Amino acid sequence: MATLGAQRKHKVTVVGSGNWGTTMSKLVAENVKANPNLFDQTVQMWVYEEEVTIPKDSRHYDPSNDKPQKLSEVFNRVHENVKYLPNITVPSNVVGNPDLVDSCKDSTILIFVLPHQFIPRVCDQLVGKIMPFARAICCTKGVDVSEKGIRLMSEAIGMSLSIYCGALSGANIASEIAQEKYSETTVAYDPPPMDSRAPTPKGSPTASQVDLISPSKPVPSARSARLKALPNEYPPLSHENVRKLFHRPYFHVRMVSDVAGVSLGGALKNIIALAAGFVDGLGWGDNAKAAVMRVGILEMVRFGKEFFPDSVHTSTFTEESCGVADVVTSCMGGRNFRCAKMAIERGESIFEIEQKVLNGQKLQGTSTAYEVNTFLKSQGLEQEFPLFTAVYNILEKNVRPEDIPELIEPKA
Ligand SMILES: NC(=O)C1=CN([C@@H]2O[C@H](COP(=O)(O)OP(=O)(O)OC[C@H]3O[C@@H](n4cnc5c(N)ncnc54)[C@H](O)[C@@H]3O)[C@@H](O)[C@H]2O)C=CC1
Ligand SMILES: O=C(CO)COP(=O)(O)O
Repeated sequence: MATLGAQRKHKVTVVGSGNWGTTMSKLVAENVKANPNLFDQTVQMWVYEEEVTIPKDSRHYDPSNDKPQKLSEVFNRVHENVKYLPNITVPSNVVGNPDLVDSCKDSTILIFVLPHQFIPRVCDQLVGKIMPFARAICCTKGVDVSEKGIRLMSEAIGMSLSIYCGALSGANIASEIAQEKYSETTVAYDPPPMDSRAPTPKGSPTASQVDLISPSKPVPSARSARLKALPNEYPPLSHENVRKLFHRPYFHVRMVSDVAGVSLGGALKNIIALAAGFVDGLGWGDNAKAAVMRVGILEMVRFGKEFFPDSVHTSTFTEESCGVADVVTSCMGGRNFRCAKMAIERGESIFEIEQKVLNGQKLQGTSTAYEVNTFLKSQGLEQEFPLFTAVYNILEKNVRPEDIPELIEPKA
């Protein structure tokens, strides 16, 4: 067994404490307990600090102490995230830490679970402050678009911190997983060969050469930092051991190597879920929803093949949880779907609905629709992705949701 002889254990930090971040902390904490030979028994969870008032219907409500309190302090006292994941007990080996740098400083595994718009700033604060040989897994769903092009969030994290970053994504509505209802997920983890214990050979691949840049048309400028090999004292971060960190009896993990496919599935399905919400909000029924899902899946596959041609496998979208399966679950019960539907039904903007009903949780589909549109425009390819373009134009009020059938009809 490869872990024999390893004297040190992997320490894990979950960077984020929202609905999915807290759920991720719970399942990872259960797994570190189940694998004490591999993992340190404490899981750090970075909490973006805010003041919370414990609601009256919470089991933790105390009338003698109903003043606003720090979220991290409440979490560490009651082992429940009363704001973002109420009524779910998180194991006591999760420590909520409001100090980002302190929460990550000696961890070898960083699990990023933040809304994607916050990733760049958070990574900036961590540069030079983490273990140089740390590995990351990105559970965030989104893309990073700038004037230089488009990057996966895993690329944004990996390039910013000069570490390897894989991705976890699937048909994963957090509240169901927090209640330990069965679901599947996909973990893409494919570090370059130098991750073996041998000293880095001369001329071995750099982060940018191997997996931190999509060799696609829109190539971002990369820092060509050499990845640091994991020291011999740690158990290897093989597929087998990475799987042990995430797999639960109620959360089944399939390991793959296609980081781009897994990341893009998670990001682009959020745009499709908005379209599904728009047509459902019009009262058009399940056939209409299926139609936008079909067109959206085709655009997702096309996007991957067009812009990440050397890395994306089409089968990732069709065969793994992070593809069609995530489109299906997100278009049935996800927040993007529900808020888009409510926006049409109430005649309000989805941005207003997000503020009113999500209690601080964030939609990812709206900003992703804008980012993908900025990128498609820069490539002159808006017309090739009519559903993605329609969603952007609905958000911008340039077209109406009722126009969707005409807009996605193939042009002769
Ligand atoms: N909730 C779900 O069912 C799932 C979510 N995801 C993805 O996970 C990612 C994180 O989502 P959730 O954990 O659900 O978060 P959330 O939407 O429940 O909560 C928002 C989080 O952002 C934090 N935040 C607010 N302002 C911030 C700032 N300036 N800097 C840093 N953090 C700030 C809040 O404290 C909170 O933890 C998203 O990309 C989402 O698409 C993926 C699968 C399932
Ligand atoms: O990613 C998700 C399910 O897989 C959750 O989607 P929402 O952010 O739309 O709730």
